[in-house]
Amino acid sequence: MPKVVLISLKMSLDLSLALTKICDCFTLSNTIILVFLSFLLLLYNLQQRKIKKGKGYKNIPGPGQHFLGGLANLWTMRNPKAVIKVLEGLCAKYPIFRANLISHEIVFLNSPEYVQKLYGSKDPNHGAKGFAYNTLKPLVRDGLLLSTGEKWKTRRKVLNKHMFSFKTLQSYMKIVNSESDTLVKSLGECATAGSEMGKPLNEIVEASVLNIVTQITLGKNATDFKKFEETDLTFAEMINGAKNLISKKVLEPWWQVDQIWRFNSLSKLEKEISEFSAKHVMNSLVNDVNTDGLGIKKDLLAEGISLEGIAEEVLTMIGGGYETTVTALQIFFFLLALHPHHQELCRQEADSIFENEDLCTSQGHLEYGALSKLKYLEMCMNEAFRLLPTAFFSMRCIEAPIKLDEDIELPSGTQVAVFTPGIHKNPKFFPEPEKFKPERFSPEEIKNRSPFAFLPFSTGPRNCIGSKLATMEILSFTARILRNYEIYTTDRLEDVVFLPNLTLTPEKPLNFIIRRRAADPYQNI
Ligand code: HEM
Repeated sequence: MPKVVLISLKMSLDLSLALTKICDCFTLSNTIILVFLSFLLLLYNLQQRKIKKGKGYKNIPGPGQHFLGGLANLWTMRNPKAVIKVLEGLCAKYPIFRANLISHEIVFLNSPEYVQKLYGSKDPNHGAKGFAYNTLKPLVRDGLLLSTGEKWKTRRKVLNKHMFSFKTLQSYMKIVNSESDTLVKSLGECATAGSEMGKPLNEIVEASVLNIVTQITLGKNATDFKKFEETDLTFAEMINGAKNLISKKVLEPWWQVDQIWRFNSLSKLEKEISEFSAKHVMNSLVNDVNTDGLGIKKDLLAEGISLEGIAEEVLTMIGGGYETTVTALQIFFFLLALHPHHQELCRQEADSIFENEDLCTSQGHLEYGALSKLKYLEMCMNEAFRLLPTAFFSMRCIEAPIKLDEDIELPSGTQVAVFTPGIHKNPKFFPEPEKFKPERFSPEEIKNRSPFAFLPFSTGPRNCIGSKLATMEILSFTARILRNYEIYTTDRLEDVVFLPNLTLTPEKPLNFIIRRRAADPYQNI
């Protein structure tokens, strides 16, 4: 029997085993939905036969390349906990594989060389996002994250210039420092002598991260938005509501089929959130008088972008920069709590920065230049991103064929995905991949490794436009917290289940204990 067939059979068997474990989760309504989806898959399979595949495409191994296999994969997704395990298993075996899901076939690239070919490509036909991003559309509309062609190119240039240049980033330090003050104060209220925190850490961090995005885009805090009479939700509740709805569709992908979603009562909430969050942003752009020079309205209007265009970019920055940063902070604190020795080294480094008058003001506020001196903290942050990448999945739908190597060409119309943990846990680039080893990110190690082996913010022309801002937030917040507190956790990494949510999210809030430093001479910082 050909090797590829054997591999496919083996993988279908793996999936069937995963499937057997979860069969007991089925209710009648789920079964009806799945019967309906089987019908859609059947139509899809008939459609697939008509699509001309590129060179070597048929030899790409992977589960579910037939009707029943596609359905089995969907069943596997019924149990989100199994999805990460199944994908990690496939990534451990193959540099490239394909799998059928819902009504699509997805090719997963799992080697830095293949990722470089696609994500490094400057061909605009290789930049469009895959079908999974449609879940984000009600919130972020056609802003930078989802737009393509000339619109994307112009907006990327304008936003880079006005939101993420060296000078603008430097000006954000004031906001980041002020939010760090709030964070340190809130944690102080939680830090009792050794008892567990009353409020999950991510909830404390959320407010600060959301305020930073709304400050830099609209010049005001998220808490300053007045409620509309027609809805009970505050602006922050809308953004969190949108996040939860997107997560639902990601974790239960059958809701991504509009004809099914329409029957879910949450679709009304989605409409309300979509309408009123846009209304809030638009009202703010039209009515708020902003004297601080903050916000992107003036600069973007001068570049010829309409108010509607600015509103979609504000919502895109919130959609792209809020949940990602909150989860990354939570995961980073967790890994520091699990590795007290590394936490202590980061604390000593932070102390040396806070004691340097050139890098820190008398109020304990960091200068922008201080961040590049937090070298060990940055190594630990990168190692946290490697081990548990917040943005664990990215996807393209290519509009022109792409040749990956002499043997494989992907045809136009292929949905291509990268499962980031697969790349990050390749022992060829990261020996003992499950271990937390910040020294992997020393300058020498970075120099000797493919830049396409580490992708927390993706790579190439469509990488994360906000990566420097996110790094600023993470380093500033963490340095301030370590200067004041010690972070502990009662959880163990092996017991925490991470779900393939909108971001890689712990199933339950992580349990942290925050203690003031033993001898704390820095109360005011
Ligand atoms: C730890 C925090 C963050 C992580 C892990 C992260 C990760 C990513 C990744 C992986 C992508 C690429 C998606 C793809 O290839 O399809 C991306 C794109 C993007 N991110 Fe971030 N991001 C973070 C923070 C931010 C922040 C703070 C902002 C803005 C305030 C932001 C705005 C965006 C936008 C607008 C895009 C789309 C860029 C384009 O398509 O040209 N992100 N992000």
